[in-house]
Amino acid sequence: MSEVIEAETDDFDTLVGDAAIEALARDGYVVVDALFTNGLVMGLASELAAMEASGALAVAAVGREAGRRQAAEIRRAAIHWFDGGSAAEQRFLDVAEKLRSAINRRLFLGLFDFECNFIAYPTGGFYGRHLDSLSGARNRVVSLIVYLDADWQADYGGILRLWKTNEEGAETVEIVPQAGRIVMMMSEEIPHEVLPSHRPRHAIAGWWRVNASSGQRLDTSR
Ligand SMILES: O=C(O)CCC(=O)C(=O)O
Ligand SMILES: [Fe+2]
Repeated sequence: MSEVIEAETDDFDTLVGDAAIEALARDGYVVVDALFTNGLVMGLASELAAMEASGALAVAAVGREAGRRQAAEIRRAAIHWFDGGSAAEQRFLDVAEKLRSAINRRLFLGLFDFECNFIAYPTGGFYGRHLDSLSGARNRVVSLIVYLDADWQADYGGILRLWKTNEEGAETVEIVPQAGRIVMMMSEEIPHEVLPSHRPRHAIAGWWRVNASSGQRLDTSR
């Protein structure tokens, strides 16, 4: 990995502002550690564990609207879309909102709203190579991934591999999904995959979107 930026908690204007967002603009992705407090990461992890235990997660699909399908050969994971209904979700959304305004302030992307889901990969779970922005619809612009598993070791698998560009032969970067680590990337530019995980693996993935509504057609989330 080229660079992991160590943030101080909630330090958006200095570290995240100047280093991480610049790296995101320059490289198309950035890895930031310690932006979220341990307490928040643990709160989100235990909320996801409770959802798993109560059967609240749904098998993850790929694609959107007409192209949407469950494709076990591409992705094996279960998800739950945020409803903002818990204190941990609210705190997460507050951090995401600060990031959104910091990114807009520096990169003028006009990020407009945010959608996100909890993801639980079972043992053997994975997500094949993909781009997060779907079929050229310029709606998902920046992706945010946050990892929730404490003490993750590289030999547990579940590595996030990303390609520095969407061109043939592009260099790859491998990111260990450590608790509290976040990855931001340009949704239309950075292909990525989750390698098979040898343990249950937990994350949150979210996307800042621009308002792609046109005419009478409302651009709904998901
Ligand atoms: O779990 C991860 O590391 C990445 C998830 C992802 O790429 C996605 O949900 O689009
Ligand atoms: Fe993705």
